[in-house]
Amino acid sequence: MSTADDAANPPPALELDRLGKTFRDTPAVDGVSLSVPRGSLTGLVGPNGAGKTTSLSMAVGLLRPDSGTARVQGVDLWTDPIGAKRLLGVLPDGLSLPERLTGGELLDHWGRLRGLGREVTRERAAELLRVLELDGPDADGVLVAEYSTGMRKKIGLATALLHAPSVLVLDEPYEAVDPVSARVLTTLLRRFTDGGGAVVVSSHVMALVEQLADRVAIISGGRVLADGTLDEVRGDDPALEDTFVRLVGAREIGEGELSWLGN
Ligand SMILES: Nc1ncnc2c1ncn2[C@@H]1O[C@H](COP(=O)(O)OP(=O)(O)OP(=O)(O)O)[C@@H](O)[C@H]1O
Repeated sequence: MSTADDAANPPPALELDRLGKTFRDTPAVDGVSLSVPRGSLTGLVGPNGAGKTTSLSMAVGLLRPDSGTARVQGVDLWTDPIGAKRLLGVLPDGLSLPERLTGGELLDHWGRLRGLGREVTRERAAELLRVLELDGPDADGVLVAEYSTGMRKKIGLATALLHAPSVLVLDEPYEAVDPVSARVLTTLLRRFTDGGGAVVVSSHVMALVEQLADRVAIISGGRVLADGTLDEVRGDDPALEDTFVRLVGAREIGEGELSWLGN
């Protein structure tokens, strides 16, 4: 039951509480807690194999955690998955798409799955395809199977946005996307957060996170090493990359290593 107190203090957009997941006796995610405020964009960064995708998969209900909880605007993902997923727009890692459809057909199909009316779906799909530049001569009537890597990413984003979610969780949304489309995506995400929506974006590109995010979480070895506003996490470091390397540890190539290269 909601109370006046709930209305004054609405729950965070996304709240992960001590999420844990072990694969073959090795913890991939080891007690990840994260609170994502409404109207904010959080950048999730970490080295390869840090547990970002596993954490995000549990955060959006694609992977069942061994322990811990995930809540979207206070709605628990595992006790009320339909209610929670209605609020979520997700771009997962390694998205699989129906390959024998065109982008337009895919969005039409997706809209129906999401329970949107035919007309609303058609209008939103046309707008998304136009904004994401998937309606030009190179894309019109082209099957998803024939899409380039960047086009696949963009149609995946369109599916994440179609039902007008409140919280976006995007795994590497800028990967393989050209600079013009990247700018469009940034504008779109800014508009989304300005309107009160919350976004979590994982990325390996520190400069992008610095430019885009107002909050950052650094994750390594399945744990959150730092989390807060960009300024809080960076502290006295000149750039986020310095904080990242300081916390995660640098890896140098030794004198004798790879000496067979370039001879
Ligand atoms: N399905 C799985 N089965 C076994 N191990 C897995 C599985 N998924 C992930 N892992 C392991 O869990 C750890 C975390 O992987 P995860 O994909 O979450 O990392 P990541 O931070 O997203 O990495 P990257 O930046 O390389 O995408 C890795 O050691 C990985 O090998």
